[in-house]
Amino acid sequence: MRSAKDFFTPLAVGAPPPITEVPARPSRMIHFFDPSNEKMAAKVPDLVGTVDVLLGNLEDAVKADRKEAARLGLVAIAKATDFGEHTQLWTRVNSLDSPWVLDDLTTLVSEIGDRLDVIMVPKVQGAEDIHYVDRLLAQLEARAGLTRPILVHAILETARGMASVEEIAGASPRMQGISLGPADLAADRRMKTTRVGGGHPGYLVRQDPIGGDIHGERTTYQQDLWHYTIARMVDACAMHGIFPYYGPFGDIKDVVACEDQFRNAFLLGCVGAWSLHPVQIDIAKRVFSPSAEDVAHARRVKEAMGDGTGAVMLDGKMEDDASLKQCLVILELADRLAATDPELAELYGTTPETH
Ligand SMILES: CC(C)(COP(=O)(O)OP(=O)(O)OC[C@H]1O[C@@H](n2cnc3c(N)ncnc32)[C@H](O)[C@@H]1OP(=O)(O)O)[C@@H](O)C(=O)NCCC(=O)NCCSC(=O)C[C@H](O)C(=O)O
Ligand SMILES: [Mg+2]
Repeated sequence: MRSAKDFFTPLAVGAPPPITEVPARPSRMIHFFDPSNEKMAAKVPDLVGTVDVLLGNLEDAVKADRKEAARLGLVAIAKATDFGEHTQLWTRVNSLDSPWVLDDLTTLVSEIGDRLDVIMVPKVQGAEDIHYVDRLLAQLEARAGLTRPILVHAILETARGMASVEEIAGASPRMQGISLGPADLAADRRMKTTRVGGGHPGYLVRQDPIGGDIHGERTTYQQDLWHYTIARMVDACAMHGIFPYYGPFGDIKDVVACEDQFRNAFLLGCVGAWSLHPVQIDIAKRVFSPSAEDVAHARRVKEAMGDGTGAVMLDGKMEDDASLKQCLVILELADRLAATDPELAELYGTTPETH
């Protein structure tokens, strides 16, 4: 671990200075596309402005014999596309033990480093993986003459990564956030599921027997397989001032359960999720933007709390310093989203004086 006084020193001569605060740009949906898939790649220009993040995926879901095509496809797309002010360009490179990652990093930083906002690193095991990427990126940025650092996002998809999540979150000033990778994590943990995210009907609690009759009718309640993992990831991210995300929901057709999974993550503190298919974009936008009712309520609490101390009654409920702080989280998010999304600004009735 670097000493605190060295933490914000560039890791290579000529590399851009590290940032001291991660920019809180909207990233409600990280939309995955395969740059080697011509049909998907052709849709990128139309997606600009409709998604917060476009991510050119080079790792899993790209066939081994298409890895190079995906890398070069992403370079071509990044050079040819104007991403505007409100859509970020991210990539997910191959895992650090793969034969492709070195070429992924060297090619992307050299060719399109000035356009890439964030590099997602899969299967991160511990802080040492982030330290490796951190130094390599600094060297490549210096060589490419980049003036701003590319940020790093880790995917939590191994048991060891999970056990080290706090160290990973604080491993570098480049750390932008962490996503849950439920499919790889389930496999690594030897969970007995076969899905990409979401729940499982077998993971449940059952009502106690009524009148001692264990064979009688008893209600069951499906439980959230990911509660512990997401909650711990959220704590690690909050502790280090970076952003937590739910990852993929593989049942593309089940838009209802997708929305539930995304909302659970939103309520627990996540700022976004991955969209794997166009149908998931609006779900993420809806879920990860606070509702007009929540914003209106938060404003009322703020108003009622005056200088922010003490306790008041509002609609029969006690509000105090701590409930106000929660309301301020909602208002800050609403302000940030309204600043880039005129529809939300109208929905929230946002004006410069509103907050
Ligand atoms: C899931 C898919 C394979 C489905 O593709 P497809 O069968 O083509 O779906 P549709 O016929 O419904 O598609 C309709 C049109 O939309 C286009 N399309 C589909 N997906 C995308 C997209 N992501 N971006 C842009 N456009 C898209 C299709 O081309 C169709 O176009 P047209 O014919 O002109 O109408 C596919 O959606 C897909 O491959 N999605 C991405 C999958 C992915 O990235 N997976 C990796 C992330 S999840 C993961 O890695 C697990 C994680 O790491 C963990 O461990 O948990
Ligand atoms: Mg994975």
